[in-house]
Amino acid sequence: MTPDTRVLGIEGTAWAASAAVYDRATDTVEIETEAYQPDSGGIHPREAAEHMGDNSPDVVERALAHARELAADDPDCGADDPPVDCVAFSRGPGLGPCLRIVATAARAVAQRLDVPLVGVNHMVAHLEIGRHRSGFESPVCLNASGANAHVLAYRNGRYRVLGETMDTGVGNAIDKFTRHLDWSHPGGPKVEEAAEDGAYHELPYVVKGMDFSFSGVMSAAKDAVDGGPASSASGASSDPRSDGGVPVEDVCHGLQESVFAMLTEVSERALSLTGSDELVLGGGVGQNARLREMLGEMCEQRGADFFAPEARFLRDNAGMIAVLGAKMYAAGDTLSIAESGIDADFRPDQVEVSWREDESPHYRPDDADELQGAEATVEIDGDRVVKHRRPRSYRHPELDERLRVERTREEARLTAEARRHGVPTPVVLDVDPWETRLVFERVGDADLRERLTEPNVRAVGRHLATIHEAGFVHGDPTTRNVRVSLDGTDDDGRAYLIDFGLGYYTDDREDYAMDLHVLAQSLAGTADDPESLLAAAEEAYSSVGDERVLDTLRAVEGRGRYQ
Ligand SMILES: C[C@@H](O)[C@H](NC(=O)OP(=O)(O)OC[C@H]1O[C@@H](n2cnc3c(N)ncnc32)[C@H](O)[C@@H]1O)C(=O)O
Ligand SMILES: Nc1ncnc2c1ncn2[C@@H]1O[C@H](COP(=O)(O)OP(=O)(O)OP(=O)(O)O)[C@@H](O)[C@H]1O
Ligand SMILES: [Fe+2]
Repeated sequence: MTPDTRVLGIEGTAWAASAAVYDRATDTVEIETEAYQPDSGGIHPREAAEHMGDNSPDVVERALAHARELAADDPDCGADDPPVDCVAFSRGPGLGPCLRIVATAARAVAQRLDVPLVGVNHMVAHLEIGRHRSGFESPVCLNASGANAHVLAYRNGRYRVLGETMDTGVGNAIDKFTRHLDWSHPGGPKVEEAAEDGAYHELPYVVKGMDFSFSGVMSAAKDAVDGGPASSASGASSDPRSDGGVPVEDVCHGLQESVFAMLTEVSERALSLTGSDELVLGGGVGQNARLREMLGEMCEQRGADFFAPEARFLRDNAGMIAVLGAKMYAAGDTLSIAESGIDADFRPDQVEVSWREDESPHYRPDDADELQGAEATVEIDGDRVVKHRRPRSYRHPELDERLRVERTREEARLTAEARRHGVPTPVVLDVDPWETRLVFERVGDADLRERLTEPNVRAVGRHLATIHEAGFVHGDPTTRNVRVSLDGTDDDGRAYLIDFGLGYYTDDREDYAMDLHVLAQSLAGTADDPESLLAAAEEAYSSVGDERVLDTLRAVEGRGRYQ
């Protein structure tokens, strides 16, 4: 890239008709945005598209005016040269009618200026802007936006989705709740404000490995304000009003505590799995101060660095499109007009990352005597390990205590239960749920992520099938939660399953499929050839268990690919 590269970015996936100019020489970004505000309800795709049509030309001209000013001061830019070197636009994901209008505008400007087009994935732009502004090398990225919620990490040329929502995006979930209250769109900032005056009200908390879902929390929140069934069943800590409903500020407070603690927990799991000590936040919900506070506190506790860009780069904006566009342009990653179609379902892990060196991951070597997992400290004491779930101060103390006690109890119970069914697990030597402390036999020589062989992965497939046949799930079968031997001669692949804290009894095939989905995501995050390893695990699974679970897995994965 020549140092004086200037890029015009254009964004319009949902609500922000936005254009920006990025000036690489000074590393500055000028953003021009016109926001669409629905009169009632949520975003109407047709109205949003009209908004793009009405406002895109104007924001583009305003951004180009900035570009011309910069060009005028640039001695390398002649009077007849275009004021920008390329035009970058959001190709997706987003609302189809909006994307089409914005792509048409981008093509027209690129042709008029006679410069190349760059097609940017909006979700990758949300995370790259944080990486760019922080200067972090290889962070874990949490995207908390309206239509999405992902935890991602870069590996082998792609951003891998380590965890994501199993239903709606986080902002949309909050906005749906506020529509129920008849509050105007967007609801996120209003919930944040109301929560400040509220007391904690307990709501469901749903984390499966590094995936999570919001539907249960949201329906319980609606029931709570309405005085419906969940408000009394959940052990509500605030007094229901005389009309039966929990005060709305309390529900907002509880909602933020549950939802943001879920996002913080999965971010911590991703840090633990990848061995990274850097986290960046992206997306409109990142404007929420409580979410940033929890993430910052979690990172501080585990000695990681946290970065959130300023608000103008968190919410949808063309600045992030221009900045990533500049990196793609420098890598020669441009599009012809014929190739420049939009993709409303464009996933971040579909993007072939052209602009990053292929850094290999470097796991922080685990300290021999004390290991820091995602939620516990594990001390090695000869042939025993002592696992202690430390309080996580970012979580509300009531929620924190409940989770730690429940998980400790379940871990002891299911570790022993799996063993009874012939699955290698450590012997449980002692358990103290109230102290959230467990003592296990020490097993294996290394975590599976350090020895990702087919026999080992096949063993995991068989063991998961065995526990599913026995009626329970592991809940978090990642490559860090399997211990293997290092002698490598064992064709059977003796693999011990550990860390059953997220396990539970269930006869729902979908829960079994989720175990395999968590395994698949963690393979994607830690293996060089995740596909062949996963195929081996699935084959071994079907040799022991119910093949229909694999069909359900395809359905679950399809559902993860929401817009
Ligand atoms: C595909 C694309 O169009 C989409 N964009 C998007 O959702 O806009 P974004 O600007 O990233 O996020 C908007 C969401 O961010 C929420 N939000 C804004 N301020 C908030 C706050 N202070 N607290 C919580 N949520 C907030 C809004 O309620 C809304 O749901 C996406 O990135 O998923
Ligand atoms: N019984 C055991 N024998 C040998 N090593 C163990 C044992 N239990 C735990 N470890 C080691 O400690 C690490 C963390 O343990 P564990 O997964 O139980 O804790 P955690 O905090 O829940 O971690 P995470 O959520 O990251 O999986 C494991 O990855 C493993 O290396
Ligand atoms: Fe967005």
